[in-house]
Amino acid sequence: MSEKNGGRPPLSYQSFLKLAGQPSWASSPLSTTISWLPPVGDVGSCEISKVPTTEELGYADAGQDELTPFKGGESEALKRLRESLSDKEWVASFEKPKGDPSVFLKPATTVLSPYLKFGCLSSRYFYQCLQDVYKNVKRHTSPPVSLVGQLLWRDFFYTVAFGTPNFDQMTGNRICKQIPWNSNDELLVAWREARTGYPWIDAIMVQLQKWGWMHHLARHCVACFLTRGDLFIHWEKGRDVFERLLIDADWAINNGNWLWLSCSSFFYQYNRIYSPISFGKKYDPNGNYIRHFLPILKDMPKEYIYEPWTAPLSIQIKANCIIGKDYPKPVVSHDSASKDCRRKLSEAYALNQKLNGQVGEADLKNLRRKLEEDQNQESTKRQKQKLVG
Ligand SMILES: Cc1cc2nc3c(=O)[nH]c(=O)nc-3n(C[C@H](O)[C@H](O)[C@H](O)COP(=O)(O)OP(=O)(O)OC[C@H]3O[C@@H](n4cnc5c(N)ncnc54)[C@H](O)[C@@H]3O)c2cc1C
Repeated sequence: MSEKNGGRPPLSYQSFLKLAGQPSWASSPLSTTISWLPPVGDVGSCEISKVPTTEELGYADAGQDELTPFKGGESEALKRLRESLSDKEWVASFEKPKGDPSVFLKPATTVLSPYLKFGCLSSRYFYQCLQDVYKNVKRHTSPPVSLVGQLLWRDFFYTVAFGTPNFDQMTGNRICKQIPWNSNDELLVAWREARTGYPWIDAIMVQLQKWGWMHHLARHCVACFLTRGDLFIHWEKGRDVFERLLIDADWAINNGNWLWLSCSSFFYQYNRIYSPISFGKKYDPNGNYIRHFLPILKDMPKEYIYEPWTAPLSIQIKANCIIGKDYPKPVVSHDSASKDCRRKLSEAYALNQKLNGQVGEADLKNLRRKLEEDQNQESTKRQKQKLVG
């Protein structure tokens, strides 16, 4: 594909679609029976070792009370595929990013990603089954929003990742904007361990820890919050957390989506920030998702469930949840943090443009210093205004 594009991978989904065309095998049905198994071949001096246990991989958590509801294996993958595709109307009208990220008992998307990642499900087979459904319905959605469109996003990220040196880092990655992200371990740990004080964000991070899977838009919210929305922490740090905890963790897709969500590549509208309060509320005003994954808030009245720090103390006592003791206060104020992030990104974008993408370590250091000075000046000004007022 890169050859068709002058040696470089296409950087937009639409140009990827144009170059990809239809798969050559699309019209010939794939066999679902295995006719032979490839021989193991010469393994040289390598020993074939045992499959390591989860403890050996460092994942054991004896205290975990809720495990992922998604069972592994090919039979489970095929069962899930059949169930997802049995509702032809649902398949035909599938439209992302529509869909409710807060629905967890029956998720709004297929949850086939872990099976694709581990090779329990063939993406070609999935594609062909979708084409079979489309043939039998009057109308269906199209890429990028359709289900086939989702599979093509996967291939889009594989193609760009393959053709981009240093795709998984900011430095030396020619498609990645150079941004002076902060490094703040305390905030990073609060995010990772679901202690940001924003119930919508924390509930998603608990779902990640317990289930290893969250809806696409939920991933958007927590990735935006960590990077360009609130905490201004490097996307590589968030990528590492996802890499370790997602059951569908996939090198190309994970890095690609973190580049996207942090406005480092592919998507550049950094003024569009997900609110950690109103976004989830739109889908789930009662906060059922929060109540499930953060049971400490289960008795908080719905008026306060997305902003429990605003609840009067009497309500907090009645709900058995004192903010600042049983559940944290917000680690940042969203209004001022998001404003600050926008300002920093605007300056970083201007620098990238001025230097034509050739931003070096020293340039980033200077910009970081300037941003800090501006921030100090701003807070001195605010303090003075307060004193005068
Ligand atoms: C920050 C962030 C990190 C992510 N990391 C991963 C990851 O490590 N592994 C992973 O598989 N997906 C990742 N995604 C993409 C997406 O969220 C998941 O693929 C999707 O939620 C999986 O659920 P599903 O199988 O029900 O998807 P469906 O909507 O049912 O889609 C079917 C399949 O299409 C593919 N797909 C869907 N959305 C995307 C997308 N945006 N990019 C690439 N392929 C897509 C997946 O293989 C998915 O299984 C990430 C998204 C974000 C925002």
